[in-house]
Amino acid sequence: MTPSKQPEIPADGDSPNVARADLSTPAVGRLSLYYRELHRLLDAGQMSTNSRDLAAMVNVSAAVVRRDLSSIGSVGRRGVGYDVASLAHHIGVVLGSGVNWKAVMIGVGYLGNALLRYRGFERLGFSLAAAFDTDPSKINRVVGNTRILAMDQLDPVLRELKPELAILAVPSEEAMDVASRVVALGIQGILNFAPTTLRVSSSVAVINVDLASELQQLAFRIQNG
Ligand SMILES: NC(=O)c1ccc[n+]([C@@H]2O[C@H](COP(=O)([O-])OP(=O)(O)OC[C@H]3O[C@@H](n4cnc5c(N)ncnc54)[C@H](O)[C@@H]3O)[C@@H](O)[C@H]2O)c1
Repeated sequence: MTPSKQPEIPADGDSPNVARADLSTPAVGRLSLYYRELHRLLDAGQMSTNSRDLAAMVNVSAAVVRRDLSSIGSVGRRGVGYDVASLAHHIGVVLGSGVNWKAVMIGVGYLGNALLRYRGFERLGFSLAAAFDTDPSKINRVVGNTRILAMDQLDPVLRELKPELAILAVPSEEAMDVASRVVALGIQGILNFAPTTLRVSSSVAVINVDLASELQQLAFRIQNG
């Protein structure tokens, strides 16, 4: 372990000393990566780390790590660094992973199937409470641990389960209708895989995932050195 140049004083307590709305989207993304790497360290039995090693794990500078962590009130101790468990816990609280989030999946084709089988969501506090599809041949099948229900069950099931999040993996031409329906049923956040722009109330958080666009950006970077 290498001491960092700045004093690193461990944060105490579970209440992140941060105005969460002030965190930029890239900073939230980096916190999520630190969180993932800290859990990897915990699994490997490592108890402490420092900003330089964390920086190398997520490919940013140590100064960025220190700035990100101090912005949530976590400061490491010179020569000691950060306690891995308490830092992971602290970031988890900031990112909302201490809360159990209920999500529903809409559309269980190739992508929905793969996501329902992924076990990594639960660890971060996300449970896939139900899945929905319009294809009658899929109804009542269980994928991962989640049963696929018909879309005409959407209203009663969402009213009962009260999930906060919806993951949309439907064809793009269906996505807007589906989004409007889930928002009307109280969904507060949408992870949208359909390659289309969703127009929903600004009070609903929408994150678009577009791997094709990421590939395009990757190609651009390679092409432009
Ligand atoms: N973001 C990404 O990186 C990425 C990658 C792959 C696919 N996609 C997109 O994700 C979506 C799903 O892709 P896929 O390959 O799984 O497609 P797919 O055709 O295999 O699956 C779509 C599923 O949605 C269901 N469906 C259709 N209309 C519906 C509706 N109104 N309500 C509920 N279910 C409905 C279908 O029955 C089907 O099971 C597409 O929009 C695709 O373009 C995005």
